[in-house]
Amino acid sequence: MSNSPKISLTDLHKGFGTKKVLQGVNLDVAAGESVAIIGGSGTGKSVTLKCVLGLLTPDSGSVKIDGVEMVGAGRNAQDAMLAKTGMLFQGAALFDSLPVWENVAFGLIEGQGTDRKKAYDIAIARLADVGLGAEMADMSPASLSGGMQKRVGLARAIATQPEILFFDEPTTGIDPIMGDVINDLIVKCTRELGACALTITHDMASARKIADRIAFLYQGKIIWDGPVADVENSDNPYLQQFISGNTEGPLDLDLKHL
Ligand SMILES: Nc1ncnc2c1ncn2[C@@H]1O[C@H](COP(=O)(O)OP(=O)(O)OP(=O)(O)O)[C@@H](O)[C@H]1O
Repeated sequence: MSNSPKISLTDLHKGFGTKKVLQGVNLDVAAGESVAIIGGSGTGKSVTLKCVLGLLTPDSGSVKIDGVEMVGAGRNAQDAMLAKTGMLFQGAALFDSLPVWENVAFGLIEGQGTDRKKAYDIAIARLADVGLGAEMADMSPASLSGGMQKRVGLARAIATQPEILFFDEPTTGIDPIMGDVINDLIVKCTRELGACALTITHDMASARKIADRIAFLYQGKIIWDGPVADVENSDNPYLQQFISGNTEGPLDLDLKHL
């Protein structure tokens, strides 16, 4: 079991009505590895992540976490899986009704039954990890900038010291400089935890910085998968067009045929 990938997706299919979105996704993420799934809008990155998290049920295929099958698994197996994961949501998804520290400590208090005083101290330490001072602790998330909210979301994601981290479009909605700060913090926090990370993004700069490996999702399949350093020299014309942002190329041709 210990040699199993932390995350293993095998021949994952998911459609909605007649629309086939995932058409045989295969991807393994090893312990300590950081993988980014990249792809254009509507290619199924979010659907893939939702299948991994159990928020959507695949039509067929397998999702294994630490070698344990999650598709069709009961509540206990799902809860055990979620207990070892942390997630940074696209819009940070903080509770405005709770102060910053309680957002960070939410999984500790509600999920692990940590007492509030201890959870507060941990929250302050995690806020420090993402460059935020204790003076933020009692503020309302609604009063923070988008970049600050992302930092709080990251502090929450790492609060329970998870083995697996999920990052959903971590740089969406913030300016490029703040995006880079978030990328650096993600790398630092993931390394410090020794966690494995799965990121979905269409931001190549973010993917390059965060990930060891890139998986390119196109027409329902991972059509290229390799180390970040190999992306530039890949001979895959779809990937090349995606990373260069050219409007002309095979991706464009496919669009014209829709
Ligand atoms: N619950 C749903 N019901 C019907 N169709 C859905 C549902 N969820 C996703 N889809 C469709 O699946 C396709 C893939 O969506 P998805 O959100 O995974 O794309 P994405 O790659 O994450 O794109 P983006 O970068 O724009 O967020 C889209 O065509 C979307 O409309």
